[in-house]
Amino acid sequence: MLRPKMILLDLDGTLVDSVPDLAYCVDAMMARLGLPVRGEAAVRNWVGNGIERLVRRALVGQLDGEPDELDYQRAYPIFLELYAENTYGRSAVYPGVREGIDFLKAAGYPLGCVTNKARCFTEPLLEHLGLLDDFGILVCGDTLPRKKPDPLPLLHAAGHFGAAPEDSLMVGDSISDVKAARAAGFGIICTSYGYNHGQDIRDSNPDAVIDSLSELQGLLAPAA
Ligand SMILES: O=C(O)COP(=O)(O)O
Ligand SMILES: [Mg+2]
Repeated sequence: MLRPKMILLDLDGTLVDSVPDLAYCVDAMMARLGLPVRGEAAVRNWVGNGIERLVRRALVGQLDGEPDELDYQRAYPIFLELYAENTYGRSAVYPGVREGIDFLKAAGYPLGCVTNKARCFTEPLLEHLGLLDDFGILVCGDTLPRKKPDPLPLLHAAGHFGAAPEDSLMVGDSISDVKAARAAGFGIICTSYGYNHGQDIRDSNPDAVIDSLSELQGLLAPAA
């Protein structure tokens, strides 16, 4: 049984299936620019490194590579405008999330949410889904100078709770969460159902892989 002092949860692909809104906005942006739409399956593989990267990936039509800078400068404000109006209407909390969070809170764990999504979208999304009040700290993609896979957001949250890295656990869905957790000296548990750029998250060797946050009950002892 793991016995951390505090736990951080990723947002997209861990708590919330946000791709339907993100894909809607990507395709509406592409249509407005007179460019080909990309579809939800493609967008699913492009989420996890913040909205700037998502827009760049949409423009080039693949995970890697850089679009023409002028195209990006035209596209990015359009995406921001669209996502501000379509932040949560099509998104849903994954099954087992409420149960998992309720278990963690009842077990006495301080909780934080660490996401690469910008704060202006993170807060309304969590609020709408009834999750905002569950977290003692929210570290978003634009809170600090560097985002995941850099360890800084995780270490910042650990400092907030006064927890040592070796007493800290990250729960996420992507290789960025695994890399950030390993670099920070945290434990890392991953969801099998999230977004990991089309790769099996097991290939990144997290400490455990779960199919639902409700499974945390079998892995974690009450907080120390
Ligand atoms: O890519 C994003 O915008 C957010 O992704 P994350 O919540 O999984 O960090
Ligand atoms: Mg994620």
